[in-house]
Amino acid sequence: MGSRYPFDAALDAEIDVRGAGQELFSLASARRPALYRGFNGSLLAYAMADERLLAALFRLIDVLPQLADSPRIAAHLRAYIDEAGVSGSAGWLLQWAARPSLAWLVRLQSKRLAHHFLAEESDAGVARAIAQLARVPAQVTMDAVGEAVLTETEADTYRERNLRLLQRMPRLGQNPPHLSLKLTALTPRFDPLDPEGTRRRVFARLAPIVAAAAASGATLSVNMEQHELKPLILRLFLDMLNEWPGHWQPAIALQAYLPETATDIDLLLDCAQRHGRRLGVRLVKGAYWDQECAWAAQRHWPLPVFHGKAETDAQYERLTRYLLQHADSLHPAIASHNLRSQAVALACARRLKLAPTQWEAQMLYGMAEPLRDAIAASGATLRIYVPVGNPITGIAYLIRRLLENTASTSILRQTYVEGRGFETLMAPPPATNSGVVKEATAVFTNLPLLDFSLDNERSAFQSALTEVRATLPRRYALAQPVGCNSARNPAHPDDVLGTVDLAGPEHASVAVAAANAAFPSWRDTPVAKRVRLLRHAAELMVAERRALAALEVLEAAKPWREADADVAEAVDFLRYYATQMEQLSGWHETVRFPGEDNRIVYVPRGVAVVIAPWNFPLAILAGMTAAALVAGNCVVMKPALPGLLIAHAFLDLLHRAGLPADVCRLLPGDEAVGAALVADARVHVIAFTGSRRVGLQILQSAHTPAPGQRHVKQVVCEMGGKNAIVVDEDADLDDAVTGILESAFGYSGQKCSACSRLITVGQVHDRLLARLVEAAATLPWGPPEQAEFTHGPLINEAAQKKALDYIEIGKDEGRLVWQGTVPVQGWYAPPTIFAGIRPQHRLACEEIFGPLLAVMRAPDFETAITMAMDSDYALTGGVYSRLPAHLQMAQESFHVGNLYLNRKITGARVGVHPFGGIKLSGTGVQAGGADYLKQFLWSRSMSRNTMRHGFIPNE
Ligand SMILES: NC(=O)c1ccc[n+]([C@@H]2O[C@H](COP(=O)([O-])OP(=O)(O)OC[C@H]3O[C@@H](n4cnc5c(N)ncnc54)[C@H](O)[C@@H]3O)[C@@H](O)[C@H]2O)c1
Ligand SMILES: N[C@@H](CCC=O)C(=O)O
Repeated sequence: MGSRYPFDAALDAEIDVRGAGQELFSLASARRPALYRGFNGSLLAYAMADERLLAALFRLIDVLPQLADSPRIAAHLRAYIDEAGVSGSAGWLLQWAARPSLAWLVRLQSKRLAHHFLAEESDAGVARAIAQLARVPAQVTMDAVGEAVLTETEADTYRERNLRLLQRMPRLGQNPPHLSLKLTALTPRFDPLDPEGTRRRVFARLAPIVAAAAASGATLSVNMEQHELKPLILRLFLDMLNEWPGHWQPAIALQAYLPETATDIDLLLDCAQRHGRRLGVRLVKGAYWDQECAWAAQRHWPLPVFHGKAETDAQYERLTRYLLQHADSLHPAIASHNLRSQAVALACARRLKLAPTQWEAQMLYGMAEPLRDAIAASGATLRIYVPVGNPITGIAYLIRRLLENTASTSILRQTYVEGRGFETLMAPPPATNSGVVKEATAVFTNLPLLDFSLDNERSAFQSALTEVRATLPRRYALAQPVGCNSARNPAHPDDVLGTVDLAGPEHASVAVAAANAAFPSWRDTPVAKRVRLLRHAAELMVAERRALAALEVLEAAKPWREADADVAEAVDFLRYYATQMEQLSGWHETVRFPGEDNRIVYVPRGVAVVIAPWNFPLAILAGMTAAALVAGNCVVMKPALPGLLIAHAFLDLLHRAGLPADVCRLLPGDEAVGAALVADARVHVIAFTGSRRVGLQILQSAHTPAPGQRHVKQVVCEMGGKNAIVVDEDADLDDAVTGILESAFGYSGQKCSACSRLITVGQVHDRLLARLVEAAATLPWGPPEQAEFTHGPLINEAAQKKALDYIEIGKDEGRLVWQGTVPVQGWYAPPTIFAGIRPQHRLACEEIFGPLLAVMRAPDFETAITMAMDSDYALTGGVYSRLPAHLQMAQESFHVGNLYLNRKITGARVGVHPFGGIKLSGTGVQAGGADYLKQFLWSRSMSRNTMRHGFIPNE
């Protein structure tokens, strides 16, 4: 477990635990919790018998607060029931209930359900909860629950709600008050990449809360959230102790499902001893298990939680004993609804002869009341965690509680629904301690992104920036150059990072000749060797990933996360295409055909020209180049002018990996060089990614045979986008706002996948826009070299001018609803949102490639999809909706290369989301997908007659 302190296993014998368990069980098993009784009880019992019905119920509860009227409620209910495929009498009954005239009943019932777990946020509501709990008797801690905090106003509201609770509680007999706080709700920008800034922002709102708490001696108990945020939450908690030594009582929640929690307890113990202050520790099992598992799997990060519930339960018992053993320095709050967990705490506390003031049991409002009463009767101090809010803002909380009550692994369900007996409920969890999940072995997995929540990762990246700076300015010379390009830092244009000599069309001819000469030997190099070489290059790239990303921060103005993602994507391309080539190599049988041996083989085409854009300066260049090379073609790379230092770093890496110099050459030059390469008769493949204008020119030129050309050139062509996100009336706005902002303003809108049109359906327009605008105002714009700036300048002066021109056009065409502020120095354009844009407007049709968002209105969902499709481009598209029929309609009719439902529309990952557009966005075979590599190969088939005089040997 990594803790310095040994656990005293003899603190309570199993016999004591069983004794305490028996005492609680005999009181608690006599009746059922209120949730499982009455109409709600029958409904839940019904739902628990059928997982699909349960899921349908959760989905309805999730969306209900967004549904404005009865027909919509009925439509959603019907859709969820249909999708769940509930049949028989239950299906019939539910279909009957899913009618507008009964929508009031649905609302009423879910309100009742909500109030079962939440106290209403009014004097009367809070008083009712306190009075009800006083009869138990139990103390309370109150928690202002709500939706995600995305705006400063929402964070202000959260602060005010907490201040009101601190005033309200003593008046209602809770003196001193006890409050549970979510630090992430005190700022819309809680970012581990910016710990200092986050601290400033959180502390600014925390100061009055702590002052009010100190005035009444209140406890402020900090909630723990997802694992990625834990280091920062813990650090802020410790900082709170230094900053405000006054008379408030500090406490924090720790999660037993994290294997490292014992070490965190040690940290708190040290701190308590240093400050001479008892610190509260609320020990929970952990509420985000599914999410942690999914996130870890998606990012290929180590699983931060125990794999099995039994391991969590076992660690919970160990940590309970550990905390109680240190009740002189810490104030343990054992928060669980599990009979055995509470019995362990009770037995251990008794063995240690702890007074009821030295520790407490905690439970949630509305949960397991019989056990609650039994604990109160045992003489232990009991505190009930009371969420305060309304059913709309508290929906996420409500869903978590319902899950906890209904999951098949839920101890509440097992105890009160399935009626498991004492022996089962008290069985000790197996004391395994692996905490490790074996990952499924996949042929290809994405390179995990860096975890910037870790101190060492941030400082390693900072060091890489310093080291890369020390190598600047770089100089790349060329014999008889036609010019010279200065690489400048877009955030500080006077900062020259290097100079690169430029090639002209004559150099293009020489480069193609050299590649052509190198082709036979590269073509005949065994596939296994080419694959090995690419994999070696990927390894070098991984080893140097921070330096490469740091160079992108400086040269391409990529914020840290974006720079890291670009390098990781480049590594992915190298590995993915290497794997694909292994699968394609050799002769493959086509279809069994008696009397014939029919096979197909893929062979390299010849010289490939790779023409790349600047906006993913490593990933796109490396992706196209890797595909061409591993397939056996020789390559002439022609990157865009911005990004030449990165292109040179890539070339250097390929050569260090062992690639012969003439197999891959770099030609730094402008469009004349690109055009010369495309027109060269000796070129077989042109892999282009860039604008539509250039892409179409290339297609035309490449398909016009040059003198002496005896083959058709293959053109792989990825072009621009004018991507739309449609937001339906029932969309989850917490998700939609976050996804739209990431898609529209990530890398300052300079992604072909970026969202530049937002289409709102029906009545959602004003609500969404109000929140979007306020949330947009929280994004920090500044030099990406400083980690806290997640948004930076545009790539160059021309891009800046283009964006500024479109802002003027937007002012004529629509209504400017919001504009952010950006630094004066550097090639910035202010992020801007226009409303009132119509389909014929330039803002709705033209690719801008900057931080501009055009908002359009559609009366209904179908029209919204039609509007989204009304574009020459069809690259990415997104829909936020919770109506299955609408999601289905989008899936079938929203024809774009990459459709994203209920998530952002940028950030495709190699292999997972094959990427590329249709219509005038591209030639339609997606990068990072199974079909891509074949574009760099000819396929040849061979058919051999195997019949000899009626005899077929070896068939
Ligand atoms: N679909 C995708 O996967 C994808 C990915 C990234 C960028 N893009 C698009 O790229 C554009 C932004 O990149 P950009 O500004 O570098 O694009 P661009 O079209 O201006 O330039 C792309 C490359 O083409 C070269 N080039 C320019 N004129 C040429 C010509 N006549 N013949 C041959 N080569 C020529 C450039 O020097 C550069 O290397 C946007 O439109 C964006 O949507 C598309
Ligand atoms: N593949 C990238 C976009 C590349 C274009 O610029 C994404 O999915 O966001």
